Amino acid sequence: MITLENLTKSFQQNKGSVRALDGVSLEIQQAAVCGVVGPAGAGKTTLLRCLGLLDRSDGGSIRMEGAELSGLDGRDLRAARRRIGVVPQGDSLLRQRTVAGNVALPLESADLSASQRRARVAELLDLVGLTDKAPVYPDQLSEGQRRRAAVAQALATRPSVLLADEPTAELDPATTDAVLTVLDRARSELGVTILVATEDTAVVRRLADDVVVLDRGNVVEQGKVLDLVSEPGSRIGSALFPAADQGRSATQPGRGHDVVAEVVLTGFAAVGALLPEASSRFDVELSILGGGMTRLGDTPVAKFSIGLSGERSESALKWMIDHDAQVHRAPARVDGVVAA
Ligand SMILES: Nc1ncnc2c1ncn2[C@@H]1O[C@H](COP(=O)(O)OP(=O)(O)OP(=O)(O)O)[C@@H](O)[C@H]1O
Repeated sequence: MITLENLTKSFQQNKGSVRALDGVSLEIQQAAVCGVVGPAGAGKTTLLRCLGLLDRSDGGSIRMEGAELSGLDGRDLRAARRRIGVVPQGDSLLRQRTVAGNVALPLESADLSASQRRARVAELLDLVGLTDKAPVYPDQLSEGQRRRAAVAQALATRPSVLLADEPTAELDPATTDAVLTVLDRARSELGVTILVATEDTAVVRRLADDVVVLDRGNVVEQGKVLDLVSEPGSRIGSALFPAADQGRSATQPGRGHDVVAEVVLTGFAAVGALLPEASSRFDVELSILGGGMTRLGDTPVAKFSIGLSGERSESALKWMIDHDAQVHRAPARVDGVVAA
């Protein structure tokens, strides 16, 4: 587990001091993927650089499996850095080295024989699907292949944590998918804990168990992605469901509906069957007023605004809640007007 407590970091700029991290506290479980999201300048890169022990924080604590890492120096710092792989933003491979040579780079100071080193590089190239590119130079690779090679390099020392800074920035969807597949494999096959800084909600949707939203150096939201999607007012929850948001006006009670609510359904069975079953079981008319479906990792999730009409509408809603639907009622209606 990684625990950050009250991490602070400021930079001096011409216009004065900028607080890039303003007391960031987080907990990330072993082998989880945590998306670090937020607008440009929010502090994502600074957070990853401090956690990767590439920059020193001004204050606060970084603990990994109980051991304090902030404030380390010399040999201890170098040893701690080997436990944390970093995929920096943009191009990080050396042009004059082959792909295999780049992946082997972090192993040069490791206590490994030449054959152990070759075996490690081969294993990592296999993991990222670049075995046939071992003798090739970075300029001969596509952008997506270069990013995957950078992931292999970051995993060379068998770190328990991998930090990836905007690994899919400016990639097309198919290439993004290939890079995310590699990160997912690193988590599932190597048990690596991953923090991925991104402005791309597709990365969170596809990969993240947890998410942290940063804004001007502050954590403004954090939690499990599956919990945040059903939390009213969650910024990341809304960002993951653009379709549901477009239907938001439809969550206001409309004429002819006895009950209007926003319902979040998780899992194949719920998404496929819960609404029609509630409707038939309680003999209520159920209209979908807005919303949409998405996939979070392998889990289908739907967020719908629904209107229910019929005497047993309240019972139908209660039954949905009893069957693990997350339900948020629209404000009560007063003479056809939404109450404040
Ligand atoms: N080396 C530095 N020197 C001065 N200011 C810096 C430095 N690094 C970051 N900052 C400032 O710290 C703040 C946070 O920057 P950071 O790069 O961590 O944000 P970010 O969320 O990663 O944004 P981006 O997506 O643009 O990289 C910004 O105001 C930035 O200008």
